[in-house]
Amino acid sequence: MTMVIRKSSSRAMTCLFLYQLLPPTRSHHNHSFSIYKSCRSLSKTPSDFLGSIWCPTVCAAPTIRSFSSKFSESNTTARMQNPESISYLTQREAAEVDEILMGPLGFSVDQLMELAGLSVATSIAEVYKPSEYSRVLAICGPGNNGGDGLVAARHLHHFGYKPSVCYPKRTQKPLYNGLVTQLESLSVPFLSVEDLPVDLSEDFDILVDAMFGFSFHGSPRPPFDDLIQKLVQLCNFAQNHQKSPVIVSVDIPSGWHVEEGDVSGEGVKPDMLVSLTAPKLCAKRFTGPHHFLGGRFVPSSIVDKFKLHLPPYPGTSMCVRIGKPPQIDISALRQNYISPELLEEQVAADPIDQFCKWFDEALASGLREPNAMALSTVGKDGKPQLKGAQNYVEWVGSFGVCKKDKCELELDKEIQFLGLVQVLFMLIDTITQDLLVTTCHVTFCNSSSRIVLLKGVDKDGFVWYTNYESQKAHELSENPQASLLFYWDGLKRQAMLPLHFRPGSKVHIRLYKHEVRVEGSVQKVPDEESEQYFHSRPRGSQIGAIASKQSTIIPGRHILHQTYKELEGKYSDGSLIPKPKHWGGYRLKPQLFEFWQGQQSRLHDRLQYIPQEIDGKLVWKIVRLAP
Ligand SMILES: NC(=O)C1=CN([C@@H]2O[C@H](COP(=O)(O)OP(=O)(O)OC[C@H]3O[C@@H](n4cnc5c(N)ncnc54)[C@H](OP(=O)(O)O)[C@@H]3O)[C@@H](O)[C@H]2O)[C@@H](O)CC1
Ligand SMILES: [K+]
Repeated sequence: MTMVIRKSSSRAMTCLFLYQLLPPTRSHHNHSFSIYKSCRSLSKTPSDFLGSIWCPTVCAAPTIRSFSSKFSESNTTARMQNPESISYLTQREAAEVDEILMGPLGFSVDQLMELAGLSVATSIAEVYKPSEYSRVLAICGPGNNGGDGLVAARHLHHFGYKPSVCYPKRTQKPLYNGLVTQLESLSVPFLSVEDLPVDLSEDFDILVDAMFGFSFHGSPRPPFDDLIQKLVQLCNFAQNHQKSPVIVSVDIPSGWHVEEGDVSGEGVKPDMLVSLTAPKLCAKRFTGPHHFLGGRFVPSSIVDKFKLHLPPYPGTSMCVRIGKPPQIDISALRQNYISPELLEEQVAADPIDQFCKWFDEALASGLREPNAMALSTVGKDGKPQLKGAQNYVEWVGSFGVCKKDKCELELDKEIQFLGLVQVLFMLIDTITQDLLVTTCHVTFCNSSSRIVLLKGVDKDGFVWYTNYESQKAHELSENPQASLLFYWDGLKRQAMLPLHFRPGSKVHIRLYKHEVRVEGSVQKVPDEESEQYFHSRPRGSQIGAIASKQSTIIPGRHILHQTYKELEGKYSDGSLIPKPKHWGGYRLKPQLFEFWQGQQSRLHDRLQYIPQEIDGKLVWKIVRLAP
């Protein structure tokens, strides 16, 4: 086996990460590997490196992907939009849109403000989770921009944040008085400028800048000049400190020229800008990570009149992202789990009972589709090792030399496998060019995985239904061993109530995470069982099962619709839809269970159930694995 790698110019030892998906052949001599990533030069001994080999970031290196924002954004609510292709309004146009909306188009200011404030709150919630960014200060100005801030504060309260409001120049109009009363009735604190701490970074996680919008002109007058300066100082503070509050500007970063932007270069630099109705020209100068558009009320007459190009709002969302979400390194994503310990003596003796207990908890936590499970299968050449062994082998050796501009690694054994090979690292003495240590991690992965839905579980095993001509069915016919994986994140567990629990006292809810892996052999369920389940499904799903020749290549989606429509017509009289022969269930008979529970500092619980026969009876032995 030959490994071709790029040579480092460093004279110290070099650690390299490589990987390659081997082509599906059975002969494995002289395969070449391509480099995935080379990391910085290191001058440690080989054993130092071996000590760190199983670090998860190292293992994850070949599959690094980019994820968006400070937390991953919910499904489709914030789509990427190209900022080049959208419209920006002048100050005059913004005011004109305002006049038309509230004149001939019949809107009231209250309505627009409510929708604008809701958009601001939902944009914030898209990016900054209340669990991390709960303490919000909305600084509200004297005009409608300030009104948007008051509305946003109310919605944020209902979303689970803890807002406070600084509203130094109150407008004495029924609309604004009403907004203040609403917040007061929710016990949202109002802070005067004097009440504000000198350093806002101590007390707040999010600062909503709702001082001025598109009617701002000239230079800010007191007290807003000082308030804007507080935000500017925070931007400077943020450059030198890890954690500082984020600034969210409503429509215009306050103090910026509505068209020219931050002319002096010394103004507020918000992390998020929520443009309302349509972005104003100054938004072109916004360089922060999160630009959203809100105010989902623009009718087509306005769009046509002002030739607006605005991104479409996804689904029922009140906001849409403009531009790409910032990219972060997946290896930096880290979550600390806190759960009560999972102890051997507390779990059920029978793993099916334990599974059902956790499944019920997942259901009670309101998780969507807790019956969704990853089903992994292998073809006939796969060699999955059941009974506790993981589905990979590892070998470490000292072999090979580094030649001129490539390194060759001779493996001393013939290996028969198909799948993924990761070379976790190799050490090269760049003076002698010797390969000192190479560690490879081989996954027998002509396996394939997909999500299926669990449709039944009992002492006989786990049942799901599918197409008997699909890839998984093909693999199961060649090799009936399979693995199921359940992943239940965000389970809620309530603390025990104290003996003398008084209504109104607090109950702390903890979030935790479970995984269950089940391995075993798979058989088709009896046809009558499949038949019975097939007819219990909605008629649409029954027709869908006939229409789709699963895993075959089709020329386009229209074929599915066409076939579906034909079948729908055929069975429109309500007659029995016959179950296709190629559709039915499988049952996995468990041979191994692993219950995993996330714990702090990665000291997770892992309990395995291994079947043993004692006096002719099946007994499950429970063992604990190091995390
Ligand atoms: N489609 C839409 O149109 C929608 C608009 N919406 C929202 O309305 C916003 C526009 O609101 P707006 O017109 O009330 O003006 P805004 O910018 O809040 O401030 C005006 C106040 O600031 C004052 N002020 C001005 N300059 C100042 C200075 N240098 N220093 C100190 N004060 C200064 C000014 O006082 P004046 O100078 O007039 O005495 C006045 O009191 C818009 O950006 C968006 O957020 C959404 O709610 C719904 C849909
Ligand atoms: K603003």
